[in-house]
Amino acid sequence: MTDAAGNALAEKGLPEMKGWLLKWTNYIKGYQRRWFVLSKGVLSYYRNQSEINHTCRGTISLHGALIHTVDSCTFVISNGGTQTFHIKAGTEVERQSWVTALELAKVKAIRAIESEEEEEEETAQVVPSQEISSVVRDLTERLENMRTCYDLITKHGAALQRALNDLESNEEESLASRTKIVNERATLFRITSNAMINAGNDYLHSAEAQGHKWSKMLHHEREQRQKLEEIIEQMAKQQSQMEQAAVLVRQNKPVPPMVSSSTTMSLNAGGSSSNTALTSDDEVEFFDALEHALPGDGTFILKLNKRRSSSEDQFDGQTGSSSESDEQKRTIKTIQQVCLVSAPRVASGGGTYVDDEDDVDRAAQLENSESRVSSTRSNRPVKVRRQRVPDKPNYPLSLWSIMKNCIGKDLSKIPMPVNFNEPLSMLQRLVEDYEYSDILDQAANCKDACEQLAHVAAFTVSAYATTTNRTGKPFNPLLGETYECDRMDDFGWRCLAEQVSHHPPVAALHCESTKWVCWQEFSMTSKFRGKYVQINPLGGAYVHFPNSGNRYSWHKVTTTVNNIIVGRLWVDQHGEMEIIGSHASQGNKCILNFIPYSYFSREVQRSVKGVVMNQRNEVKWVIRGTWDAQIEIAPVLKTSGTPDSPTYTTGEYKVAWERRPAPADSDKYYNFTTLACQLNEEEEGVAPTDCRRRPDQRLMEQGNWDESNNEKLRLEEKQRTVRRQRESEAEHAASEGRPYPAYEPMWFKREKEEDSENFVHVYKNTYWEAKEAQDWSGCPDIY
Ligand SMILES: CC(C)CCC[C@@H](C)[C@H]1CC[C@H]2[C@@H]3CC=C4C[C@@H](O)CC[C@]4(C)[C@H]3CC[C@]12C
Repeated sequence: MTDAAGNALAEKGLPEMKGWLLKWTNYIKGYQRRWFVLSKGVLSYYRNQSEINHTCRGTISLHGALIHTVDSCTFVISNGGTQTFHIKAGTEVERQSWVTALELAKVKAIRAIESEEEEEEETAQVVPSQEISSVVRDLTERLENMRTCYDLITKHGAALQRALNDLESNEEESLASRTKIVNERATLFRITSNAMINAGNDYLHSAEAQGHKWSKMLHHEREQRQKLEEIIEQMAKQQSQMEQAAVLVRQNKPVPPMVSSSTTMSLNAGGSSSNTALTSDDEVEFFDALEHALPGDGTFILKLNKRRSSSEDQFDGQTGSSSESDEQKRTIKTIQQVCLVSAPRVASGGGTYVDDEDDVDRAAQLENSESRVSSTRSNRPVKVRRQRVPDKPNYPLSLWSIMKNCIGKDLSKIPMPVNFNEPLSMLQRLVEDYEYSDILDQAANCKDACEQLAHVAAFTVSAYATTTNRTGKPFNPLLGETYECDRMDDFGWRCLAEQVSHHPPVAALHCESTKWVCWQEFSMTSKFRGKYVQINPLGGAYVHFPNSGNRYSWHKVTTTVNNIIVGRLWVDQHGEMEIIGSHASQGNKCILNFIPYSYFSREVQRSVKGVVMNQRNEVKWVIRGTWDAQIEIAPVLKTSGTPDSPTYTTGEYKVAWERRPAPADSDKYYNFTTLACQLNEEEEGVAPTDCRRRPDQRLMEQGNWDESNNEKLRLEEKQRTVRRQRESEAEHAASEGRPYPAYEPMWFKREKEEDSENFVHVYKNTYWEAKEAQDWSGCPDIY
């Protein structure tokens, strides 16, 4: 937040507070005493008071912060993703007064920012204030002149009146002198009247001139804006033509097979995903390497940037504002290592993979998605589900026309009609991550933890398959909205999701099967940059295998939606994903790189490459493929070469994930998979907050977009009213020093993760029992 905005917030009466508190640093240093300052809607801390003016050690903006009390003296504040402070106060009273002040600051910060946004919109069309004041001054002066004239006219008018009366009645003076007085006064009256007319004309002229000037300026500005819009559109069109031309050029010159089977990988895990893009340097190196080193037998090069262990920096990747983590970042060593991975044609037979008897036959699975249904899953009969949703109606509307006034904004702040939606809520969309849950079933059977991790990697990649041609925007869930998806009968898992926070919007999800449990927290930031929207997902995803006790966590990569202005919308996935083992699989990790789409690269597009490493940082498995089609994995059989430039010889690659073909005609219904079609199918007995009951979404699915748009506005307004109510209650309570209970989700509870200072929403394990009993007491009324 800028200083100016900060000051504006301070003026709006934000609470201020400072004092010593204990802040958790890490397991070596434990709690450390820090000087905390709450000011201008931001909580900052320093080593001591003398640092205040120069060295801030970390900050959290209260707008969108989550505040939680842990025990009588401890509380945690986080911004929902990148920053978490674990804080201990001296006494319970002290803790409460901090929590109260922070809650109050949060409410005010949200309100201040919202009203700023409104003001911004209002003032956007207004002229510079200096000009206005000079115009106003000028007009006031002229008005003042008119008033003076009026006073004089009244005065002279009265005098003339008196003189006229005297003309008739006053016999004392001669008629001649009386007439003279009348004449004199009449002249004065005429003069002042003339002056009045002149002043009036002056006023009119200058008002007219100003009005003319303003309308000319307005016209000019409008023209300018239109021109800029045209230029942007033109540029977008040219770029898309160039891109198409580039593709053609590539097709005219067929790429030699040796080159196409070779790939470069840049695993520069610098923390932020933006630096994973292939630079021209990378490409130069790539072609050099080809000439000098490649035997041309399915060999590929990995470029690894070796650095400190990833678990240490897991949570400071995007902090930016904390100088403590900046210090740490500087210590990252980036030693580059070029490794050759070669796959001999002869199968190695070195794997430890065990096939499970009740695993589904892959080939059959591909032919018919229905054959995924396995009778051994549960003793319940398999439910008959619908195979498709109604076709998407064709009501054309230009996306650019809606979005062009919102460049730079967060996607969630752009009011969009349902015309650009798909008939699913984000909660349902997240459940599609489990479309290829059979990979997890296989992973659960792996005896070797590194091999298991390679399968988990294939699973995380499979979640992106649906994004290839799905460009509809899922509905933003309302606070308290839930979604249950019970696929025990056919896929062997059931899942519950809930929108657990509104500021920032966070969804929590829990999915259980007999062999694994998955959970995730999902939130995102997004920026609309004109030609494209970039989406940065926040929150962790986890899988736990109860049999082995192995657990893995990862973060999602960046999604970009391109061609907002012109052409077909298309989605790209890019960035680095680290899958980190914990508990029984502590120390193992997998690094996956989603390589950004490039029209000027000769490589396979949408490719994903990675390696699995064991506790000793030895590369054990290699992963390759694309996120829209398939992932192959191979074990490393032999490591040779020098430590700085090792060569890994791999065994045969096996397919760990292959995408199922899209159902016929799915292009008519939002490019949904069969699973996607079934997500919003009406079902008896689900919670009253379940997305399936959301009226706007249902209307949209049925093609009644006008009614759906109306309902959407109504629901959003209803949610806003409830939120305002809560905010004013919180404020009231805070001003009286009373604690005000934070919003509590229905089916999840925020808890500290074991072995970390992170907080996650943990499933309370009460949903399915409540469903059994049809006891929905406590569910909010959100529709
Ligand atoms: C209409 C335009 C302007 C915007 C449309 C944006 C849509 C296509 C974007 C917005 C948020 C995106 C989602 C963000 C996060 C995830 C989780 C991941 O595990 C699978 C992909 C998935 C589910 C993305 C799919 C594409 C997505 C739904």
